[in-house]
Amino acid sequence: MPPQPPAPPVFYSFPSNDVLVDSLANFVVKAQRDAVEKRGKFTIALSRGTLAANLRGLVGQKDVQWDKWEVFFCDEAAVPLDSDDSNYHSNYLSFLSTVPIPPSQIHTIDPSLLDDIEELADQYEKQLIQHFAASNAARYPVFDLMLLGMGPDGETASLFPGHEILSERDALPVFTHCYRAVFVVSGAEKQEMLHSILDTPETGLPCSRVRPAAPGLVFFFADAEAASQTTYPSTKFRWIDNQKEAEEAFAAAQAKAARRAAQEASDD
Ligand SMILES: O=C1O[C@H](COP(=O)(O)O)[C@@H](O)[C@H](O)[C@H]1O
Repeated sequence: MPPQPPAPPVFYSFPSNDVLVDSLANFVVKAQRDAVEKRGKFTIALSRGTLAANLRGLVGQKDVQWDKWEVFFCDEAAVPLDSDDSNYHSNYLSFLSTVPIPPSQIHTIDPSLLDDIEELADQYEKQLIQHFAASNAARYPVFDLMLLGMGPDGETASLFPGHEILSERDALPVFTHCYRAVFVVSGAEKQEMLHSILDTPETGLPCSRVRPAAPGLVFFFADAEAASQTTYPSTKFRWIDNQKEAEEAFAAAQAKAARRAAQEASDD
């Protein structure tokens, strides 16, 4: 059978950042439940930036099985773990320090290897292999959930537009081999970029290139300010479990947007 094309992105637009935060918490809990039922643990990768603050809705949630979480980082700087540039550190301050994930299940770089970057990267790769080789036969780690941000130039996880790393064999595929990738985008300063990423994906900016292969799915969670210039049809927030549901949600959202446009044209 020929490989299935990736599912269309599912775009959720929320009236406020608080509603986004609650919905994101609800989504993460469902992704965790699905992963634990199917694979016995929940592998999640976190990005730097505003993402961690948007995870605050998870604090105190009763259905979270923190002892099943295995936390990795989508990208990391080769800096001490208490540096302002550390992805781990920014997530620790705003999120990880507030929840009871066993420290041995939070997978950081080894700061004792900072003077040997190759060794540091090899050691992190070994941690990934240890966790994923047994459960996935795939060549790449297959995360249950990758939480991503959107940088000002359309970059994500330090994958910058035009950078040679994007054409390297192993960079993007980790992002296109996960079960679920979720972009979390908030604030007016993201308006234009979100519009480009979703409405003109053919431009090929890094965020537009995160299209997980089947059965993977990609979601965009945006607040009203970030979503205000985007015309890509938004779906009312609900759990979407598979590719077929993502396609149906997109088709329904597209049909609704077309009906609204026709109505507006006839009102004029
Ligand atoms: O450039 C980047 O920015 C994004 C978004 O950061 P935010 O603070 O505006 O949320 C970040 O997720 C990504 O790791 C980084 O490469």
